[in-house]
Amino acid sequence: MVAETIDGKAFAARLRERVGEAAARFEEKAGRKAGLAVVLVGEDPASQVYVRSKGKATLAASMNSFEHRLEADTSQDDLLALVERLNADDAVDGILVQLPLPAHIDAQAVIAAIDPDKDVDGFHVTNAGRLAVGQAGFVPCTPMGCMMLLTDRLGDLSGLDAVVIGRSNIVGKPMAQLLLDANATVTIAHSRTRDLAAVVRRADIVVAAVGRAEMVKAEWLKPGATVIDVGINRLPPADGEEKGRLVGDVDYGPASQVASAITPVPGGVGPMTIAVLLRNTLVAAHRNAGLTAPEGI
Ligand SMILES: NC(=O)C1=CN([C@@H]2O[C@H](COP(=O)(O)OP(=O)(O)OC[C@H]3O[C@@H](n4cnc5c(N)ncnc54)[C@H](OP(=O)(O)O)[C@@H]3O)[C@@H](O)[C@H]2O)C=CC1
Ligand SMILES: Nc1nc(=O)c2c([nH]1)NC[C@@H]1CN(c3ccc(C(=O)N[C@@H](CCC(=O)O)C(=O)O)cc3)C=[N+]21
Ligand SMILES: [Mg+2]
Repeated sequence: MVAETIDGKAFAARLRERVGEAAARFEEKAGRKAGLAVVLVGEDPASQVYVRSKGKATLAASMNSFEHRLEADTSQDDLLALVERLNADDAVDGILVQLPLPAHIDAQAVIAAIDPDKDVDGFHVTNAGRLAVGQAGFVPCTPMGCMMLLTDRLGDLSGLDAVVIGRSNIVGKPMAQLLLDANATVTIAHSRTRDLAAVVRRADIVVAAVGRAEMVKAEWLKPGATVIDVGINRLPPADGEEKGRLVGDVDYGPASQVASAITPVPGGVGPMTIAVLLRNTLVAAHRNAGLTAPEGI
């Protein structure tokens, strides 16, 4: 079998297009653009790439992008003060504080300071709680993007066996929650899981969110499985390369001979994350302006 490639980049481009059109209608009704504030602390080069591409996508979708780049030695108090200013700023509908933060800053305290109704990342405990009990709130962008790709590909997920590898608050746990809400039978695997290969072998759906390059092997997969690779790992540069290749958590080449569909890295989940972020920001903007958010975006 040769798997179909799930083209997250193209799917995300269509989603951004719809969000951009809805953002233009929002601007007409509200008399202002929707706005996303992105806060980056320190000089982590990978983070800077994300921030830049988020900024570009935001502008292209007819929204304002407010970028705040702070020195790596910024104090937690100064960062909290900035978050408070952004909470109070009516031009700011969504706030994203790029993670990871430097070690001297308590990331949980910073996330807790964000107004839950501007928390377009869906990381605040209020939004995590809303997701856990089935109330409307902001859902983390990466798992939401994965769900869109899965339902587009598979339709109804009812009764399917899904294995999520990884249990972080930003990817694995909310991913498992969304799959459960879609009536999949969900297993969450992690670093203490015994015989990961056997656990993965049961799965109709595999979501890998580990952060280990090409860890998930083709032999682990049930033939015909649908594989969503969240991992973004930079390999060490090979001879003649300036920087190493970007690879996922799944050993893509061999896995694509066993799976029926698989997301590539790059071009899979990553672009979906940004598109959902813009969608969440537009929903936040409607709420902040007292308007009803449009259906179907
Ligand atoms: N495409 C995108 O938009 C995004 C991509 N990412 C990428 O996704 C990956 C995961 O991110 P994130 O969730 O933040 O990472 P974390 O490091 O927070 O979590 C990794 C998880 O993987 C588990 N794990 C580690 N080693 C193993 C192993 N050998 N076997 C099984 N499980 C293991 C850990 O288990 P334990 O809990 O026991 O430690 C943990 O639960 C990274 O590559 C990241 O760059 C992240 C966000 C967005
Ligand atoms: N508060 C917060 N929210 C996040 O959502 C968040 C974060 N912090 N910290 C870092 C991770 C990672 N992340 C990515 C988003 C898009 C791509 C993406 O678009 N990747 C492209 C390739 C990019 C490239 O070539 O470098 C792709 O996979 O095709 C990747 C990774 C969001 N994260
Ligand atoms: Mg996210």
